[in-house]
Amino acid sequence: MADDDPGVAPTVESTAEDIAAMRIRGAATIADAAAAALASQADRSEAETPAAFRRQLRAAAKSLYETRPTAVSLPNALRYVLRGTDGETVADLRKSTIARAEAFRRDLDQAQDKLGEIGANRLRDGDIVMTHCHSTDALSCIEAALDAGKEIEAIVKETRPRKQGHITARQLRERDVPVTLIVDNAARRYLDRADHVLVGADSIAADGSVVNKVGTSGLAVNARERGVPVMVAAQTIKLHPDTMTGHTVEIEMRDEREVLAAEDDLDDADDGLVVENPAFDVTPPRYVDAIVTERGQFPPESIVTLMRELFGETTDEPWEA
Ligand SMILES: O=P(O)(O)OC[C@H]1O[C@H](OP(=O)(O)O)[C@H](O)[C@@H]1O
Repeated sequence: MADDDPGVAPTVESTAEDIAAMRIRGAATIADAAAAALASQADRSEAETPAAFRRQLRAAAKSLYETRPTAVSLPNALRYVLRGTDGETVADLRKSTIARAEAFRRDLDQAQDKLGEIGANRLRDGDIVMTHCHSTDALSCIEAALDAGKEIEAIVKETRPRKQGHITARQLRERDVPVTLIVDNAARRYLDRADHVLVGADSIAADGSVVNKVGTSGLAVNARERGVPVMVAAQTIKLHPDTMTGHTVEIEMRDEREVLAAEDDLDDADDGLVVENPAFDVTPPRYVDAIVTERGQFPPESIVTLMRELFGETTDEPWEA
């Protein structure tokens, strides 16, 4: 293989494409897929020297990193795997990378189960939960409550533009949860019936701000006004270490075609029309009652203590080395 050939495995390229196109989506699922892709890169690498192996692995990580900017679980997963790549020979590097990726994926599953058990403690028998978008961490809380024999109902916001609330509705119905699906604009009206708002997160900043699917912040403000507690289910891979040193979280802007379907009157008939499609927004910590992680539940303002413990004060970007 030529020296300037990055040698990125086709499976990594297809995973990167699937993440960018949101065929693979959801912060935890993206992290899992990224770790699996690095393992496959290690497995299929034809590098003949340790230096070439590492170079290819970094190139693979970089191509995955550049797919979506907001969910920090992606760089956190890449960092975790790359830091565990160790050895003096290609065979040892391959082995350690695959083992590290497998450990990451195993921990991810266990963390979600543990988080679910902790979050379920906040849900009482008979509670009605309002959800936004589709979050496997949030669903884990409801599933653990159901497993504990509690009856839970759900009011599921559709979540424009991609209507990912429909995935939540379907998965809850598979567990026989009574579900009321509503359009986003009906949320404030239905808050009067809800005992909790339960959402996931794509990133959590050091000040306890929650970056999640656009619409979360408005929902949280309305919930506060209605006296409904807001619970955020987020494994610790959603904690954004760069925010400890003042970096902000980039909000992904997606294609206008997600907003304007081809059959819409507005379509592209008007060349001057501006359509903006931010995928996420930021909910200030004062509107969040608890962040539930696999390490326990935290008031948002104290999450920085956990971040320091887990990440130290600094981070790096090993794929740029
Ligand atoms: O990790 P889990 O809890 O599954 O998902 C966390 C968050 O990821 C999703 O983003 P997107 O659909 O990838 O844009 C949603 O915003 C969801 O709340």
